[in-house]
Amino acid sequence: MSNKNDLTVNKISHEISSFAIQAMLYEVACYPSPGLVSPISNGAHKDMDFFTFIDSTAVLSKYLSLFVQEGFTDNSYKDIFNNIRTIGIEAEKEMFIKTKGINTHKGMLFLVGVSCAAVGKAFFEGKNFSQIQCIIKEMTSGIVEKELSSLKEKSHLSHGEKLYLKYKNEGVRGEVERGIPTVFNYSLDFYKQSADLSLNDRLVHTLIGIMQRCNDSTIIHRHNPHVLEEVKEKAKEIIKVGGMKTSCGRKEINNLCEEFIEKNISPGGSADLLGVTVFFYLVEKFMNNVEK
Ligand SMILES: CC(C)(COP(=O)(O)OP(=O)(O)OC[C@H]1O[C@@H](n2cnc3c(N)ncnc32)[C@H](O)[C@@H]1O)[C@@H](O)C(=O)NCCC(=O)NCCS
Ligand SMILES: Nc1ncnc2c1ncn2[C@@H]1O[C@H](COP(=O)(O)OP(=O)(O)OP(=O)(O)O)[C@@H](O)[C@H]1O
Repeated sequence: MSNKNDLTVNKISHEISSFAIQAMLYEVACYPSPGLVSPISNGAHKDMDFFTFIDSTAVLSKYLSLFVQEGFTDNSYKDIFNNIRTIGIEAEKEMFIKTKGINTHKGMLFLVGVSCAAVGKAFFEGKNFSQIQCIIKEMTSGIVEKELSSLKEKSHLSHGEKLYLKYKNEGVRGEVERGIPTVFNYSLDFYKQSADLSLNDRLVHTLIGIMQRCNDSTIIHRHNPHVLEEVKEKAKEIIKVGGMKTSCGRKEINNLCEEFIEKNISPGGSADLLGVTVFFYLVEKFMNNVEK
């Protein structure tokens, strides 16, 4: 049991970043995960496998404690976000070098980077777990307007930027600016309520739960908003018949794995949010155990 007084910035940054690494590995390790890379399938991805994600996690691990440390300062929320953006862009460059140009964790890095920094700031300010979502909102307020509203002049557009121009889909930036509501207002409790399942099944069950709600730009950029709505409906049907808690639900999930490979559908955004769900589950337990 840690005592709040002996939690130095290094102790906190190592502890919290270790939860982020654990969460990233859990996400890619669970299966069956429709359309996604896992130890038994490359899903709807021809350019990466389970070890690409291990490699990517390994190279990103050193940046995660830097995100926490940047949060554990008396810098303003906005300055912290700008500083971690710079760190994140360096991290993203190293990820692409390690993966030979393959996008394994772009979304995850952004989500986890902001989350790690917000947890560092919560510790610095002596705030509790319930105040972390507000810190995230304050750190990222205005990023959709600032980053996506003046795209016309930009030459090379990312998937997310193109989708904003075409469909006004706010992607991962919108999710973060709203304080990652899919996690704080839904999947964290959903994950806690699935404690009766094995760890692997709990992760898959929560992934399907998230797929009901995630406005996933990974699905839209490969297809269109109609396919995204179909994915959400399918996830709702599977959860309605019990998901990983029933044989019928498990059968449906296995069928969806085949369907997603055939149709080249990958719920990468939901996978990222699954990782963030596990991260905050571990952080909340840690913060509740820290003696006040
Ligand atoms: C903000 C970033 C990630 C946006 O990239 P891009 O324009 O390609 O966004 P896009 O919307 O396509 O999403 C990127 C990835 O996020 C995930 N994602 C997509 N939609 C969602 C969603 N609704 N919810 C959560 N994750 C999502 C997917 O895995 C997707 O591949 C990028 O521009 C960036 O700034 N990266 C480097 C900075 C960084 O990582 N910093 C870390 C701390 S801030
Ligand atoms: N287990 C996983 N398997 C596949 N993708 C994942 C997984 N976990 C998270 N993701 C996310 O999904 C995204 C990968 O999806 P995708 O390959 O479609 O993106 P892309 O490389 O930008 O587009 P494309 O490969 O279609 O040109 C990454 O940003 C990553 O964050």
